[in-house]
Amino acid sequence: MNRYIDVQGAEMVFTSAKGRFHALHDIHLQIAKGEFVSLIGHSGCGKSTLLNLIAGLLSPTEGALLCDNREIRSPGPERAVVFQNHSLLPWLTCFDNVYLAVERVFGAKERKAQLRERTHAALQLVGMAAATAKRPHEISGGMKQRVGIARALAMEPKVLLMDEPFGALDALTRAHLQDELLKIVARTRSTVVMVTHDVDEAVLLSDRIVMMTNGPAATIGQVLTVDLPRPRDRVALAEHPGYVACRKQVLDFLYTRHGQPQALAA
Ligand SMILES: Nc1ncnc2c1ncn2[C@@H]1O[C@H](COP(=O)(O)OP(=O)(O)OP(=O)(O)O)[C@@H](O)[C@H]1O
Repeated sequence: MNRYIDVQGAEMVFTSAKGRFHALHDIHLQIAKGEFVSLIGHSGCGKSTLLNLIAGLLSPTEGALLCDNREIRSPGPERAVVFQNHSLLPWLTCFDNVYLAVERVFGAKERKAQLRERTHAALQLVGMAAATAKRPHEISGGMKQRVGIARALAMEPKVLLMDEPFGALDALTRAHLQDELLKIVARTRSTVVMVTHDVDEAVLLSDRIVMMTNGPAATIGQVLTVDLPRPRDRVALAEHPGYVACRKQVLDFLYTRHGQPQALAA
């Protein structure tokens, strides 16, 4: 397998006024170009920490992380992040929110007309062409999240990093955006790493599901390959024996073998 993203023995120890906290231990993970990988585990196990290490927003205490054979030392436009709460700038229109990111990445070598074209194309890709002139407070949560995804995609990142991108949305909007994401990723062939709590979301979208043990010193407990044909259709899959089997394996890992930590279960 090619090692497009290569996490080599990463450890993460946070040091704060309260003391030291060993969040991640001995994380080894290789992700191939074009792969869709989900990180799943109970709350507080370190999923976001691992994603932030790949984003370059955090540096590991030990070990190394590589993207395309280069060490990840800081955030970079080749690794765009989509957060749970869209993080759009409230005073800018949807268009300008995306344009700002496009300008940062391509502004030095492209004309304004090309930058505008890229911005329009990204908004079109997520079905938001009609809302370009609206500000974030004028659109729904699902629409804001789409603009956040458009902003990330417009940067043409090599890797799309998503931290519970649909976590704050109602079930129907969530299902709709998952379907859209499936289509977009099929078109762009992006490499995606997504944090989720949702077992069905993980099985529907992923090529592999990385299951994390509970912390402290959380590590990768099991990696499941989701060998289901694409394109995937949520209704058809619901009764697919392979889908049911994958779902069962993840549920078994999360609730039988690595139950919710006591402090959270109480
Ligand atoms: N900056 C920090 N300083 C100290 N501890 C931290 C810091 N960031 C995260 N932690 C701790 O590291 C552990 C992992 O946190 P992280 O946010 O990665 O978990 P998570 O699996 O993404 O959780 P959730 O699913 O609830 O979002 C938690 O116990 C958290 O309290």
